[in-house]
Amino acid sequence: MLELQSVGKSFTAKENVVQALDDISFRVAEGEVLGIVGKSGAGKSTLLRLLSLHERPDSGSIQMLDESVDNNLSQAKARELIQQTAVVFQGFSLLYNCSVIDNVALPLKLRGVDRDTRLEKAKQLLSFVGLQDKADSYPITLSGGEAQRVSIARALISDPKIIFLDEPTSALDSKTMQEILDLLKKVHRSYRLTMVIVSHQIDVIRYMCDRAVLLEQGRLKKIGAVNALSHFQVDHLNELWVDADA
Ligand SMILES: Nc1ncnc2c1ncn2[C@@H]1O[C@H](COP(=O)(O)OP(=O)(O)OP(=O)(O)O)[C@@H](O)[C@H]1O
Repeated sequence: MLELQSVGKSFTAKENVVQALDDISFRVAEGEVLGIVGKSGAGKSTLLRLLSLHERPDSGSIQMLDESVDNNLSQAKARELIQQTAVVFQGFSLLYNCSVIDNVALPLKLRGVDRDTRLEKAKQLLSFVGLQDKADSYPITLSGGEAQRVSIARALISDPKIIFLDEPTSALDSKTMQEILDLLKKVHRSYRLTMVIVSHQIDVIRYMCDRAVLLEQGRLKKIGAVNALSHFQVDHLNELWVDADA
């Protein structure tokens, strides 16, 4: 489904080179829910941008849905791959001048799907995420949890095979966080998607994921089953994570 081989990525800022990721290799199986954890600056978001094809690695290779993602990948092929994925962000990324239903339908609009078809599908998805009554509301009137439900519905509308989630609950209080996690579990159960979740909240990773990758200063420190994570503090994660099969 998704495989990285010795992936590296660096950035140059004010003449300093930052090695954001170095020699990262792992595989995500079809239908798996994989977590990415690590302290601030460990390289989690960079890794998610590479996996979601929003950036290319400097070195190594990425294999996605049986395609090699490298600098020879045509724009058209890259677009085709990106269209089989979706990203859910911490900040929801909704268009504030569009109604909720138009936000959900947007990916289909961008693909030229006719209005009736896309609104019908958006309506079904709003019902799936429990927001059927909010179709004509505007994002400004939504709570954080509702806004995240809208962005999850929007992610699902193009029938992606993989969903990438970047800190999907860190802007939410604990009750709302649990509701969103339960919705994401329902998404996984209903759609049998592959999911990759970046979070600094270890309890989120434990609740959602089969396995997790621990990054430390751009390197893959560990990969293993989340039931081998015995505590919730990311600061001590490395010491607390019992070695598990990769
Ligand atoms: N566009 C960029 N230009 C320069 N440096 C960057 C860029 N993107 C990331 N970095 C650097 O790469 C490193 C990894 O950043 P990244 O955002 O991936 O970490 P993170 O684990 O997601 O952190 P956080 O949890 O704080 O979001 C950091 O040192 C960061 O400053």
